[in-house]
Amino acid sequence: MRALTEDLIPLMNRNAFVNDCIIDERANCAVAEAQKVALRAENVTVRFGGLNAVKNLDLVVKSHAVHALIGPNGAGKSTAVNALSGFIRSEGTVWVGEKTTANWTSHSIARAGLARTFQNIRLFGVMSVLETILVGSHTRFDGGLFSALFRSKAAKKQEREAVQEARRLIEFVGLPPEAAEMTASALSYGHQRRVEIARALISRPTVLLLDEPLAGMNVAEKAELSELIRKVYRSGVAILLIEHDMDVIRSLANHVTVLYHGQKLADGTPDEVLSNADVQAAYLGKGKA
Ligand SMILES: Nc1ncnc2c1ncn2[C@@H]1O[C@H](COP(=O)(O)OP(=O)(O)OP(=O)(O)O)[C@@H](O)[C@H]1O
Repeated sequence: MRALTEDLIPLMNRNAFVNDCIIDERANCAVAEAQKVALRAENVTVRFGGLNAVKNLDLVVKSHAVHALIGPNGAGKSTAVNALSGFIRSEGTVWVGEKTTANWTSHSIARAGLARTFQNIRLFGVMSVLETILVGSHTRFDGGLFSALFRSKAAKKQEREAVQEARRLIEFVGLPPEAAEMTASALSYGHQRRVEIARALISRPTVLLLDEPLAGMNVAEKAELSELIRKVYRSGVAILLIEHDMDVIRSLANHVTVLYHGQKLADGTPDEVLSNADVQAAYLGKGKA
């Protein structure tokens, strides 16, 4: 056995505070932070009549991850995301951070720190961009009936702060300031996607689920939105991303889970997963017959 030499002691000390994050050593605390789990699913199953759209799915999305969820059409990706975010009922257990959210409403899950966008953009045609983004802030506030009726000072202050934050987010997602007063549906497709992301971010999520945010975009638009996704991830929000474009996966994701017929087929780094023969056979249509 190796003797306990002086060069090993600092390493042991480091491990002690990487685990507990008790010493103010930013770099090491960042390591511990990155190991935290933002979202965990255990044994999640969704049935539509006789169809098992998702079967016994186990998934761990770490904090500070861009975690891609891939698989052929009909593999169960959107169903899985709908189950994790409480938009459809599922069996199994889901945690957002430390909170078990199984059978919670989508609103309560959003309050626990999970935000999402949809495969088909869901914006409100008649609302301005600012109003649309503010809709996402309601999960954060406990105004209640009293505030709504009498508009207490505290509620007015919250409203002012939310408007300021919405304007900051308009800038953060790369929209011009004048977009705030425009009707969301009058914006280009790419800009509508940005509004959706801003609406999700105003709830201050710890994890953001993006269901094919790049679908229907050309190469340049994809590159621009990928840059925004990277920016969101760098701001400390874990991302679970459904995406079909392998170049995007390679450039954005640091972890990939593959679904096939509702079940997990592979899980690992993009290189590990995309070179896996079973994945190539099932998803890319090459390799094993
Ligand atoms: N509401 C529903 N009722 C019945 N079956 C459904 C429903 N939603 C999805 N399905 C079925 O569940 C399976 C998984 O669909 P899902 O949309 O989750 O796949 P996906 O991997 O997201 O596909 P895509 O990449 O095409 O979006 C499919 O067979 C689909 O037809």
